[in-house]
Amino acid sequence: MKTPIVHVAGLHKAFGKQPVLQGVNWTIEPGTIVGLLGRNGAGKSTLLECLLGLREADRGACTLLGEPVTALSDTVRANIGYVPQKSELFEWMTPIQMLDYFKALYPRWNAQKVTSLLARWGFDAQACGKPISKLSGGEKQRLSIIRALAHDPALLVLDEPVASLDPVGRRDFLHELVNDVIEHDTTVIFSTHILSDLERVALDVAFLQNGQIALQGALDELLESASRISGDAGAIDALRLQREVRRHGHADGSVTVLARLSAEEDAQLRARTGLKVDTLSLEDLFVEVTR
Ligand SMILES: Nc1ncnc2c1ncn2[C@@H]1O[C@H](COP(=O)(O)OP(=O)(O)OP(=O)(O)O)[C@@H](O)[C@H]1O
Repeated sequence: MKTPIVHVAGLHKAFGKQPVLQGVNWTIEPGTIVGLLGRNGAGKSTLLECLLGLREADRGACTLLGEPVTALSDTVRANIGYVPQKSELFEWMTPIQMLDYFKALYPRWNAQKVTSLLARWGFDAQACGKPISKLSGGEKQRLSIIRALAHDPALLVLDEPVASLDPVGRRDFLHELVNDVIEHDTTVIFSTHILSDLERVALDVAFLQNGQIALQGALDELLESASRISGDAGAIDALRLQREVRRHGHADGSVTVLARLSAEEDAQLRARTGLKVDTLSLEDLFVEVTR
């Protein structure tokens, strides 16, 4: 078995009295693209920061490429790329000066890739010569992504990387991401609210809800197996579903359950009277898991 590229066990983090992460367990295998989903304030940024060792957790353990995040070697550090939600670039430098600065820090800097990305992502001579403080939000985000991709990291963590990109920028970025995964076997974790983007690139998804990973798996398998079953409480209880994910009671005594079903189970339930079984889109799934 391959060493997981990310392994998080029992991670807890509170801000004052507000618990945010409440026992996150999460394992990510190399070479996958994982979309991290959750409502605003669910703790996605906090989780990404803790797993990268940028924020101290209260309890729990994280390893990256087999090393504890609290004691990473320089080799592992050089294999990680991160684009935070709000990039802190060196605003007084020009894009070229900033990239040159980082080039000196990374032994595996891919200058050819940087030149090609700058050209393709609209950084002409004029944009390359401006102080970063004068770039637009989307241009800064692109620059931050170029910086994170430049050293061909084995693990790339992106916190809402496309929030300020226009549709063309988003398409170019997603294309680059997929290429990188194919060419360099990069593992990518990215949080986003744009579900259509996720459906285009993510192989796996993980939902963060109530401080834990409430549901994770291969996106196509989840979409194939997740169903919403509604009926009266007695009828739902009698089903004894093996892979129930969420359950909600309603004022009229009826119950809705989100469960993963095999094709056989799905057919059996659909044949019963008094039950309503719905197939879910990714958006429906998001609503049901994070309700
Ligand atoms: N430094 C901090 N001090 C106090 N509370 C914080 C801090 N950082 C985050 N929080 C709180 O922790 C919770 C989780 O925040 P976080 O930014 O991790 O959520 P998120 O899922 O990334 O949200 P979004 O989708 O809106 O970006 C929020 O309620 C937030 O207010």
